[in-house]
Amino acid sequence: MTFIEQLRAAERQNRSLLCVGLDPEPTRFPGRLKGDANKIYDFCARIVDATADLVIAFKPQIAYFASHRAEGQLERLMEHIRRVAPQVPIILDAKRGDIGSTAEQYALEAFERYGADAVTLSPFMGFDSVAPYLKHEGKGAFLLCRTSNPGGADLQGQRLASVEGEPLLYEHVARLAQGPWNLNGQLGLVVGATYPAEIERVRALAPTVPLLIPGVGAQGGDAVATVRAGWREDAPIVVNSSRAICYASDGDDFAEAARREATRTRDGLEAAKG
Ligand SMILES: O=c1ccn([C@@H]2O[C@H](COP(=O)(O)O)[C@@H](O)[C@H]2O)c(=O)[nH]1
Repeated sequence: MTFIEQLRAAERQNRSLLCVGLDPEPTRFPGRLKGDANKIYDFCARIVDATADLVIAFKPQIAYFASHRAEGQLERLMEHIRRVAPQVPIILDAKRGDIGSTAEQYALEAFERYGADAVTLSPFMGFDSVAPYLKHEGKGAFLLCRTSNPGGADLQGQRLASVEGEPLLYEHVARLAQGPWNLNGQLGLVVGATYPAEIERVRALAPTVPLLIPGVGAQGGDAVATVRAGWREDAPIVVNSSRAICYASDGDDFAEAARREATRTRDGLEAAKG
């Protein structure tokens, strides 16, 4: 099954557009786990077990593992997700972007070492920095397009006078991902829930690619506006929430609280489909 087919199947099976982001920060761990970087796997596995039937995808953010020398725990976590939720695709949020020879290594890291189904990439270095990921048949790659952070517009909102129609940079990325760069239908785009008007614009320019949409929950993005702007029957959207779910409680009931928050968010997204 390709990544896109996996997304469609998980959306159908779990009736969900929600992606639970796994951003383990030991200082925020609840109860007895607090402050212990050796418990990253245990913490994340509990969140996964509590939410696996509620999600379209999981998204571990690699920095939260690497900064604690916890890559081994990430490997175990990926295996755990495969075991308990084989129907749920995993997006490794790594935001890589480098020359082709190095990109080949990053692609091996994401798809072979960690066994991810998709990865996030910066398109800033151009097509030859993206192409090595596309050689991995059936895998997905989400290009940063209009990110959720306030500074995203510093570059992404610049007008490209040298390109026909003088699009903004993020609009140009959307067109490339829908068209000439999307050789085998593996590309998607990252667009922040904090900017629903831009989600709508990206959807108009890239009507069929999947959108990864972070920014609901802790960043305050509007879930209803997000779905209305981006969701189409035939083009999956993957709406990510990390901290609001992982840290829904700072007590030993954190997994139950994560499930409650994930259910509430999932149901809100479903209702917004109209
Ligand atoms: O534009 C972007 C791209 C990626 N992210 C990542 O998503 C999560 C968001 O976490 P929350 O706790 O739900 O705010 C995090 O891993 C970011 O690195 C993003 O926020 N915006």
